Amino acid sequence: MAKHQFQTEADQILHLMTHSLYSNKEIFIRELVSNASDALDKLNMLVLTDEKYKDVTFSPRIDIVANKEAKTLTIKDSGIGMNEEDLMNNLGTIAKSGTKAFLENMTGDQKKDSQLIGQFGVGFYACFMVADKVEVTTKKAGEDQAYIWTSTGAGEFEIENATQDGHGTTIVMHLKDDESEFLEEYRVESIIKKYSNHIPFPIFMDKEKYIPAVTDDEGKETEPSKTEIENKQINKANALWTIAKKDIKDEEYKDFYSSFAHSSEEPLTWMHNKAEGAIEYTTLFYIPSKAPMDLYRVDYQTGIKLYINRVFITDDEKELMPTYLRFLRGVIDSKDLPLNVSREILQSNAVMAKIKNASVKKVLSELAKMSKKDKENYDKFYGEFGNVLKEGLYNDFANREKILELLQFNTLNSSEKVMIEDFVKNVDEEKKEIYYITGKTSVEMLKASPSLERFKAKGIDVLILNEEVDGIIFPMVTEYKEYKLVHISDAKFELDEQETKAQEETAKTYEGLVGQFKEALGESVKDVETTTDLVDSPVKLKEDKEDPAYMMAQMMKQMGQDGGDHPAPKPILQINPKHELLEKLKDSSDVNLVNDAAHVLLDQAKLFDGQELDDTADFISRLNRIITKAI
Ligand SMILES: Nc1ncnc2c1ncn2[C@@H]1O[C@H](COP(=O)(O)OP(=O)(O)OP(=O)(O)O)[C@@H](O)[C@H]1O
Repeated sequence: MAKHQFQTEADQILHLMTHSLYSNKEIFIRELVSNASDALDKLNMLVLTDEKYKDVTFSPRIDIVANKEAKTLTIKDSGIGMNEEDLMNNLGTIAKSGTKAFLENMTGDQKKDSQLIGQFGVGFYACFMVADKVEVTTKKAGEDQAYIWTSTGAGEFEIENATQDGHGTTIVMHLKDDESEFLEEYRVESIIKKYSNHIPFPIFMDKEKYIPAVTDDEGKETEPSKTEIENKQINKANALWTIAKKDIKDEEYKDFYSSFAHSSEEPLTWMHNKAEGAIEYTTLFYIPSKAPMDLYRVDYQTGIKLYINRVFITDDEKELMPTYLRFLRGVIDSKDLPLNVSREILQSNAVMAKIKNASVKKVLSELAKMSKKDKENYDKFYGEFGNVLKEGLYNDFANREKILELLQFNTLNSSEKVMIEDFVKNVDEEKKEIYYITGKTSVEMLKASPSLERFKAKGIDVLILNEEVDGIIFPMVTEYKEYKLVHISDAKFELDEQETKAQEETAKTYEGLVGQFKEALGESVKDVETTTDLVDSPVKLKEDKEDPAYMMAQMMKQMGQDGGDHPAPKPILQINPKHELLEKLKDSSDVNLVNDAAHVLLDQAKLFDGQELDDTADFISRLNRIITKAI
């Protein structure tokens, strides 16, 4: 007998399962049946593709046995099974990335936390919500030795040699005293129907069958009524995606999603598509109603399973769909791929590439339809996944236009979100320029930015992009159809001759003040200049895009890094010559006041851009000096 300690995180999860999670316990059946189905999938593929398994018989089935006397519930499968090493690795000692993520995401809210079980691949442990002892007897296909894994879910488990006919896994759960509902045939059957009706393998269970009394012609009972036990298949076991759309009810789609995505939440929508022609394939994609917890983790779990003619191939291939559609859950099934397809082959396979391209187009066009016909659902989708979708702008060049058309934008002139197709209706048809502003602050703050004053004065609408990813992505998106996307700082409005002359004259009258500002600010700015862009604000900052430090900072940003040791680019301080404050400063002979004002105005412009001040104490003392003078 060999005793082993659970790895720390597994132990923590088990503790939670046994002591804290009481909501929605029934999902332990979904999790174990789903593991059994996965084990059958794996064996199916090996038998078809691997010489080593050519003598193994594949007769897929899952059996459920409820024993009321012994108070045990048993789930048995004829799948791949596990050897000693698999048992050690899978059920207890090796830390899986999901285990840690699960613990990090626990909220203390029963309902939410029990929904996490399926998401993080800690499904097996769910049986300890209802059982105080679990025995897993298993034999790996193609091997001779069987093993039994036993645990009470507290601290340690044991592995011993065992005997078993044939390959597969049998899990016996000794139910806790108050969990006897899971021994009731109708209860178990209804859970299976709810979560596992459409797994592609049959699930059998003993069912009591009532046989009425037999009577003769005079009504005299010749044989009393009795109950017989009948072993019956209780799920439909048809791979749902293979059924014609018109024959599937919404409820069936939802139930399949529940078992497929291990989710108790309904999907937001689904897209079922059968392509016939040069390449035949079926896809069934679901959009979840909530973003999975690992959506922004690098080691996120993919949601797409690849089947080849109903044989499961992989659910661990991130290349099946582009990463910006990683929120999709579902199936791709094609007859036209070779069964013994390896990861390398898959990635360079022309058929797979075609299926992928067509599927992406289909998903994008379905989303476009939804954005027009079912705005309420689309808004929900966008709230959860809009930022992920945006990533497609830089990693799916071919579909960039379509992705742009799916985005919802805040704009300067609108209180509602606007789609780009509507936005361009108001763009100047001669200039054909779409202006945008980016910044890591609130939409309101951005809308109030001094840099937008000239746009406001001219009534030009501007896209307001305030998500962190926007500042990285949009500089790379240079056009939409015949329109150019232009950052507001690059927008050029031609001045007529008279205006140019007036501007030059004003600049001349400000030469003195500009000189004083430059001297006062020294190394903190690249330059000081007058501008015609401002209306209400006294100052704003402008980035010098030719500055190597600026280019370096942009490059680092695009690589997802901060500037590190590189010097930060210095801004240009632009002043508004029409603003009363500057007009007065221009005529002031108080050198100290002009000096303080230069610093306070620079800091004020930085604050407006959402930046932090280098020296807050200095800002406050200068401001206080100015106020004191004014009183
Ligand atoms: N019936 C089974 N037959 C063969 N292997 C199994 C069986 N049940 C569990 N396993 C193995 O144990 C591992 C752990 O199972 P667990 O349910 O905790 O997570 P998972 O199945 O990997 O994740 P998910 O629940 O997200 O599919 C499985 O990946 C599988 O390798």
